Amino acid sequence: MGKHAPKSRKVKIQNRLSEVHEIELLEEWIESGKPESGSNPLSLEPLPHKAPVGRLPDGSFSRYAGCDRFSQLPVSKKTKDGLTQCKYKTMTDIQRASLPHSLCGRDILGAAKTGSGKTLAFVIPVLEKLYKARWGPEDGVGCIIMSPTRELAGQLFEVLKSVGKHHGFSAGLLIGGRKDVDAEKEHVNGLNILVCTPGRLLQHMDETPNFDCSQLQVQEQVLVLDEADRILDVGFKRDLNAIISQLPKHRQTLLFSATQTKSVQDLARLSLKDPEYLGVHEESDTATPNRLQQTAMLVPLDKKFDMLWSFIKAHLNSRILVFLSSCKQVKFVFETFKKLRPGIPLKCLHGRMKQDRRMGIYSQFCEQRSVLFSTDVASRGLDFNKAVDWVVQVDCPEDCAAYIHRVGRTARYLSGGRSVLFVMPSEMKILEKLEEKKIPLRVIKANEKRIQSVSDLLASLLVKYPDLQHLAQRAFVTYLKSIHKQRDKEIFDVTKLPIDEFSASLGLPMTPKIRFLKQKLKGKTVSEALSLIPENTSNDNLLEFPIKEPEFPIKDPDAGKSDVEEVDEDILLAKETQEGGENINSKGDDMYVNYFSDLSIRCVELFSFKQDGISLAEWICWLATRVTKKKKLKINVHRPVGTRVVFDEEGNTLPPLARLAASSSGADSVQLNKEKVNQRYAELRKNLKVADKEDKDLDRKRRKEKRIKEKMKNKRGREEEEEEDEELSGSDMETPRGRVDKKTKIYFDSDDEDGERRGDMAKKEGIAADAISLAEQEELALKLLNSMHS
Ligand SMILES: Nc1ncnc2c1ncn2[C@@H]1O[C@H](COP(=O)(O)OP(=O)(O)OP(=O)(O)O)[C@@H](O)[C@H]1O
Repeated sequence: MGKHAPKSRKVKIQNRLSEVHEIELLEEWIESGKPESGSNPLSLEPLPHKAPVGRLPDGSFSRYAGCDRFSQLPVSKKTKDGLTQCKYKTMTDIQRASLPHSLCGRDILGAAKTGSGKTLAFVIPVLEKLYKARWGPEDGVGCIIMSPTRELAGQLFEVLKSVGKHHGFSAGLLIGGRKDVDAEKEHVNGLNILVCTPGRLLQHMDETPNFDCSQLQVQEQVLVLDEADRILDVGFKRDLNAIISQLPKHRQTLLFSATQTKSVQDLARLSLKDPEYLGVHEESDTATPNRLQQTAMLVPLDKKFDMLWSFIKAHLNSRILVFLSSCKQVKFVFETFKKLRPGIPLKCLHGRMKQDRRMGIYSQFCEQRSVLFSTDVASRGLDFNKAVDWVVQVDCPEDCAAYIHRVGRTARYLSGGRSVLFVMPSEMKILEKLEEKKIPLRVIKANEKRIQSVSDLLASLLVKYPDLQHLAQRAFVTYLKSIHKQRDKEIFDVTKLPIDEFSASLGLPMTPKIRFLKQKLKGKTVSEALSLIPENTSNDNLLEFPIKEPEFPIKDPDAGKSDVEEVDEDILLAKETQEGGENINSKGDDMYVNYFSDLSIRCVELFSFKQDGISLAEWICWLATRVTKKKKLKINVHRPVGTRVVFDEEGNTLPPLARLAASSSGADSVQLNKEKVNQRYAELRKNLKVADKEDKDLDRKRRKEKRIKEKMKNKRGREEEEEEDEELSGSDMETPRGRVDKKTKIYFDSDDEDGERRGDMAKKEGIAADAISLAEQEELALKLLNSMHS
């Protein structure tokens, strides 16, 4: 870590001897004053500042458990020099409580409020452990420090570099999003301390030749998880399990977070040995820093941007960190507000930005007053130079832990800070939950007179910049999706949101379609589905779903009957309806057709209501197919265009040649001129062929266009959904690896493709019925021509 000038051999030997001597002394000192297992050194009186430190004249050692200065700890001169140069003198509570235990080599579960100095509480024991083990470059990896986000890993790395600058260890920052992974692979084996995100570490474990962390076992070195509860969370489960399986069980493990896990299962996964649980602020009245003033304001969804805009305009001399729920929300607010020029620099930070830019924005925000719009990527661990004045939570955090971490970006160490949470009427439950967690919130009312509306300005921006309109649509959908995906349904209920008003507040002229909500409606009963629709929502606001050919088998009462039978059935139904008969089907048709057009036309493929023993979906599908069948019946495939249908005495249709036959068999019939007939039919055949070719070409073109359109639509839908999922899931944190690749798809664009495959494709695209009926028609037309000819 530190850079040293070349030294003579003699100096080197002298240094080594004094190091060996210092290490022996430190080990004796540590051993002599070990705090009792399970005790909290915070309860001990601090040593007087002027009391002698280290080996005392009587051969004993000074007490280090309970001391409150770094200089009183049994740590190396190199570490002490680093701390002094960084101006760290007095320990914070978590440092006082944990360092005496961790320096003895014990496993630690440390929990303390945000901004209370947890980083030094693990950086110091890491440096000391390697120093006492006389770890050198040839020894490989001696310590792994893991963080859930790249920015936080970068920040930890900086602290490690500055405090450890007098040590000779090599340390490396291994985080995703950096292009130089190959260069990293060449050097990673020579590193002693790895500061990393789980994904990148696992990548090296999988891909880098000879990358081996098994040395950790030889001398029981250190594994650190910062923001441990987040790393142990489901999002990182797979990566972490894979990493742990490659690490030896014998090691020192240090876990720190402001919201610590106590789950026995989690701790078992990490094989902790009798860990010291040090929750230093557990007895405190509040779970958040005392110097933090926290407020909450009731803001309806459609007024959020007005409120945010007004807030920014009222605090132009502050450094404001604004949390929104998705990357698209962040982008939208950033891009539009930037164009509206509020009078303060604006910045944005989210997981889909390039890593270099992310780092750049982070440091710029540390330097100057500005507004930073961010997703939860900035919610944990980041220490913005202790100078964030306001944390504004525009979108509700997913739980109390997320709230604590977000507001913890201000009021760090000894500084003060303020926060405001926008709460929607449907989210009021969060206030109760926060109160239960000892979070003191004052609910305040905004001064209506000072609220400036921004929706009209947004609407005109959207007209001027079409790209922004698309962004607004995406922001709209991803926001609703984020609410829909939240686990705590007591707080988050997408159906209670004023969707149209929200869309208008983004400046959108029309409410976009929300595909993902289909899932929510699936399998609901009529009343359940209706209860999902907000009371103040008009029919036009209901979610629109296109009517498709049903994909599941339909219980059609007519199944298996031929076309002729269908005609009969159809006529029967029509007759009975006309006569006002008591036919259940016809009544049912009326009832459901009304229902269909009134309310649920959009849901034909979604609902599976059980009504009168048959599901409504089945009914609706059955109706839909009947309509299609009726349409098909209008085309009598046996009859050439322009001929009349002739019925016999019993009302049955006669084949086209029957009339000729009948007339020719009559006694006083006129003998037909065979040549003329042949000529006539040749002409007809020719015309038919031309018409047939034109039809085929037209049909082929139409099918091709339909296929392309469908493909584009599907592709766009998939991309958008993937994008939304990425934005919402762990992508803001380090992207968990092992995600399934997009499936390779085979498209058959050419009309010359093999028929079977084309048939398959056509079926998938819902045009099977058309394709088959056309083939049938062609075949029948040819048969007819042939029979006429003969
Ligand atoms: N003993 C100390 N003396 C002075 N400043 C300190 C001390 N310990 C930590 N700090 C400063 O306090 C700030 C917060 O420290 P740190 O980032 O370690 O907090 P944290 O508890 O890890 O916060 P979070 O829970 O948000 O990750 C940093 O700016 C750090 O430099």
